[in-house]
Amino acid sequence: MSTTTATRFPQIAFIGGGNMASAILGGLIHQGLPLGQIEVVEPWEQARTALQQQFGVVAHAGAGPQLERAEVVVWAIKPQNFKDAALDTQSYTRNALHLSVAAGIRSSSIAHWLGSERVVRAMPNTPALIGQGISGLYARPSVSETERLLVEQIMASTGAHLWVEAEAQLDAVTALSGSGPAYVFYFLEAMVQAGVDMGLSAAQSEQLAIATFAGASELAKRSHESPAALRERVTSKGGTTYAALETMRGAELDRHFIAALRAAQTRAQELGDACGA
Ligand SMILES: NC(=O)C1=CN([C@@H]2O[C@H](COP(=O)(O)OP(=O)(O)OC[C@H]3O[C@@H](n4cnc5c(N)ncnc54)[C@H](OP(=O)(O)O)[C@@H]3O)[C@@H](O)[C@H]2O)C=CC1
Ligand SMILES: O=C(O)[C@@H]1CCC=N1
Repeated sequence: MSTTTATRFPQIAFIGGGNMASAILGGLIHQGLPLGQIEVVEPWEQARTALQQQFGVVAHAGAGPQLERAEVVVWAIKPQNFKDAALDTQSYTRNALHLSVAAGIRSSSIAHWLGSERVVRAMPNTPALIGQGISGLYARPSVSETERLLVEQIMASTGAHLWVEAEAQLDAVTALSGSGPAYVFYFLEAMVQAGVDMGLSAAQSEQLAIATFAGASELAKRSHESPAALRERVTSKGGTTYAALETMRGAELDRHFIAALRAAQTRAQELGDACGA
């Protein structure tokens, strides 16, 4: 692969054209990736139609020689489908750099199926859809610095990134930030329900809850203080926040929440074992 610059986009193929592929693809097109440099393989007709309507991209139902031009192949399929899709595709993509967003599937499995050591894994999250995501990245040792920069260029359209040195850490990233938006939405749902129970309308409760999450997150981002210190600033001794936090402590909410994230991490490890090579 030739040296990339900030303005040169690679020829890129997506295997799987669902939620995550659309987030990355949409961001790249927005950045200026020409449609002629994109191939998508997506067996589900409804998803192919959606890609055409949303981005003007014509997707193929199956892998074929059209993939041979791809310099980068983005794997955005479910872990359970990865092996079969890789075996269908590997004869067309031997010269490509492979970038997988699949949860759990280890780079050693991907390298084995594809017959290539040039494999990077990314674990994004759904705020990628609005360019506000964060991705954990891991590269196999044979991936060059230039190829790492190329991956950063591709993922930049989805938001921020951080590299991890040990691949096992990606399962923790998956549990924390990959699945994380679902936890935020879960708490939003509960806050809205509480607001309605206390006499606010659903619309009022939603407005208040979303603004509170957004404002508190932005404050934590901009502040030099720890989340614990920021929490203490809200909590007057004997006041309302204290009453709420004591209820949460009594229910050991933090312990349950940590256990929930460990369950997600364990599931990522299981997927790697069950669906890997
Ligand atoms: N959603 C999220 O928040 C995140 C997801 N991920 C990972 O991203 C990956 C994709 O997830 P997501 O985009 O949500 O899933 P989607 O179900 O939205 O998209 C996957 C698409 O791939 C299609 N597909 C199935 N088999 C093949 C094949 N052989 N070749 C090409 N395409 C195929 C599926 O079709 P069909 O439905 O017919 O099977 C589906 O349309 C998963 O591995 C997941 O772990 C990572 C981070 C966050
Ligand atoms: O739930 C999942 O398995 C995927 C991976 C992270 C977010 N969604």
